[in-house]
Amino acid sequence: MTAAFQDFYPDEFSHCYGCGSQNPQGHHLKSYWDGEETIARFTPDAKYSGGVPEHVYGGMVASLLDCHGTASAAAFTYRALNREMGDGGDPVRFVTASLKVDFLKPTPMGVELVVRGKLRSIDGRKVWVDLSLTGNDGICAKGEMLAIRLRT
Ligand SMILES: CCCCCCCC(=O)SCCNC(=O)CCNC(=O)[C@H](O)C(C)(C)COP(=O)(O)OP(=O)(O)OC[C@H]1O[C@@H](n2cnc3c(N)ncnc32)[C@H](O)[C@@H]1OP(=O)(O)O
Repeated sequence: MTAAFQDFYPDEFSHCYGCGSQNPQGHHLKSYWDGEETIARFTPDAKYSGGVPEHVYGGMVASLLDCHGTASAAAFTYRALNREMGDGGDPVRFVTASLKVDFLKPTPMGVELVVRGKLRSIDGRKVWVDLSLTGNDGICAKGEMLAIRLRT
């Protein structure tokens, strides 16, 4: 089975509530390549409801974009450097500096959500990623992220 980007995070940096393997209560989001883009799939539990039980709350939507965005920034950077994740070199790690979310329509509960990331640009330690989250009836939210590579 293909490893997810987050599977290569060192354990000491894997406590993120959204995507850290070392956080037992977390969501354990997993991100992968899909051609030139990145993809993650996630079905929120019913407790993450918004104003009505049929919709996902906005914080969850932002959280999925957040974690998929930073993982994607790392993946895009590895690829730009002609490196493989887990190659034994300095780990490439990113945090979110800025995340803008546009909520286009309610995100449906009870279906698998698909999060996509597309590289906009890389400028030194700064990586801009365009994000989208799709439910069963089109795009529910779009995101724009600026991720910053941590100094090693
Ligand atoms: C490893 C796995 C982690 C999983 C992460 C999951 C996703 C997350 O939730 S991350 C948690 C939320 N994010 C954070 O807590 C980050 C908090 N912020 C910070 O730590 C710092 O501000 C940090 C690291 C982003 C930048 O600090 P620092 O490394 O000193 O860089 P700094 O020199 O200030 O900025 C670098 C560049 O980015 C730009 N920049 C920084 N922040 C912003 C911003 N909010 N908007 C626009 N530009 C910005 C700076 O202007 C600078 O640009 P330039 O190089 O052109 O001058």
